[in-house]
Amino acid sequence: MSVAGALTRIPVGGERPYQVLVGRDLLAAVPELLPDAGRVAVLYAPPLAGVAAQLVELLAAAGRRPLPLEVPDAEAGKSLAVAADCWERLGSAGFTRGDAVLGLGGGAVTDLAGFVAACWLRGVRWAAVPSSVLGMVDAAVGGKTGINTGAGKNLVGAFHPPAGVLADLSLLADLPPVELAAGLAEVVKCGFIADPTILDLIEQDPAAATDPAGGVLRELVERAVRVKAEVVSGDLREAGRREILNYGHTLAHAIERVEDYRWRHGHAVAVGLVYAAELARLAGRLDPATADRHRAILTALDLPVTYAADAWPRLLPVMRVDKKARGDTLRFVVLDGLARPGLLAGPAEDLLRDAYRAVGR
Ligand SMILES: NC(=O)c1ccc[n+]([C@@H]2O[C@H](COP(=O)([O-])OP(=O)(O)OC[C@H]3O[C@@H](n4cnc5c(N)ncnc54)[C@H](O)[C@@H]3O)[C@@H](O)[C@H]2O)c1
Ligand SMILES: O=C(O)C(=O)C[C@@H](O)[C@H](O)[C@H](O)COP(=O)(O)O
Ligand SMILES: [Zn+2]
Repeated sequence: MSVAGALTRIPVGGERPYQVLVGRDLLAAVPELLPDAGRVAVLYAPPLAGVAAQLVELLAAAGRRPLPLEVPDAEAGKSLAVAADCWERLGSAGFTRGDAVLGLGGGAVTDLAGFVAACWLRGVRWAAVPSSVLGMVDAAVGGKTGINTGAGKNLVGAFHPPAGVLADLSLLADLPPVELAAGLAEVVKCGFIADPTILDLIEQDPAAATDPAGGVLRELVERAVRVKAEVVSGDLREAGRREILNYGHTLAHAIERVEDYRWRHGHAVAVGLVYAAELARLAGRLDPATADRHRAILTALDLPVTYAADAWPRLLPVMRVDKKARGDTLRFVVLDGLARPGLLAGPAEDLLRDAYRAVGR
């Protein structure tokens, strides 16, 4: 592969194995993500228009036939109307099963791109060039694709793994700091469920953790990708162990829905992590020091750890449509200790509300 500088390849296993490439100045390798594709639809949102233009040029120079498709930014793009518009545009361009989709952007665009690819002709190849920390460590990896609906976050989607993921850390130079920190909420999640070295690295130097040019952030990105890759390699369809990646997400997705998807996912996850830790502590499963460590580390990254105290009656019904629920039984990922994730099924409503007091402001 013709790329400059150190390149890390992280394998993701399963029926259709692929690699996550992590490094700097990697864009020249993009055509190799989709070998033999004829047309390539490049989905991107306006903030990435300049990078999209570069990719279109690179793809054309490599003999592909790129079709740039601009979509609305952030969660506004993760809608059925936007997906339907993409399908119409693929149809007008005559996209066949020999063609492919490329998602360039944050997690919202890569979720949409994967979903568009999963449904077009019942599934065509796609690849991802994530441009946010969150996209690199989480959204672009693992094959969960989807959109939001009025009923809830990501309730419509498909498991459709990418053919490859290219995480070019150079793109993070333009990522607003607030977005960079939001992505670290998912990195912290990986630290608590599987790789405590992540937590040590952030605690030692939170400023280094948020420096897009630094080596600490690169190590955090690679460690989090390895956690995700290991989990999804063995359980693509979330039949069991993959649920641990949903740590903090039961409350997080409810907050996002109640906010009409105007809250950042990473911010909602930060609050959700503190909530899940408190739930485990109150249930007698997690020691107070590890529970408190959640709030401390997220606060050190300037992430929110509270949400409106009076929102509880609106949040609980939304939590009931969480994908981990079974019938009337809510199921939460909790910790039984550091890097010891487990499940809490059917907690009493009093316990759920009492835990919310820890985040209610
Ligand atoms: N599929 C999964 O497994 C998975 C995992 C985690 C999160 N997600 C989803 O990912 C989404 C959140 O992703 P996100 O945090 O990246 O948010 P996002 O995609 O909304 O991006 C945040 C903002 O940063 C901008 N941006 C991204 N990269 C940039 C860059 N390099 N330079 C300048 N601006 C840039 C975007 O255009 C957007 O305005 C949510 O929809 C969430 O549900 C999916
Ligand atoms: O990959 C997974 O599995 C995750 O749960 C990762 C989460 O960070 C991510 O937000 C995911 O989109 C949530 O999945 P959902 O099935 O609860 O929508
Ligand atoms: Zn998430």
